Amino acid sequence: MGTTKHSDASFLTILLQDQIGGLQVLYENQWVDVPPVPGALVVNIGDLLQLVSNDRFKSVEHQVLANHAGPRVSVACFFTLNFYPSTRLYGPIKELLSEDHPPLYRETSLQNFSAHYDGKGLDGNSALTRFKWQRQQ
Ligand SMILES: O=C(O)CCC(=O)C(=O)O
Ligand SMILES: [Fe+2]
Repeated sequence: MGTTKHSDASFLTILLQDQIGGLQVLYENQWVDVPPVPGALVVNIGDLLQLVSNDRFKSVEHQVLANHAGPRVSVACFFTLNFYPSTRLYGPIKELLSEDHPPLYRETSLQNFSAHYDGKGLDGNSALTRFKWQRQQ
């Protein structure tokens, strides 16, 4: 199964790919293959880590090409908490903010973030845009 271009809603995602491959990450505007390495895990930064780190960590855009080399199995483990009912708000970590580093995102509950992410679908646009402060230059 392939996927269109997206970044994950999680804080981190850990992936175990089989030997078929097909995962690509967008790096400097180029799609780069992530070759399967036996026994290796792929760790991807997700949108929520980008939000709480105020862009110090950037979520990685990736896609999976469905080729015809056979059935492909991958195991994805998404590190997030949105399945636990909580009204806790997540925003840029205060210690990372200063006059030179103002908050780039509004606070959001994880439920609200994932509802927006899921509602939007994998349309190629970042779910983070909705939570960005609009600043006047
Ligand atoms: O199948 C993969 O290797 C990645 C799948 C993926 O990007 C996802 O489930 O978010
Ligand atoms: Fe993904």
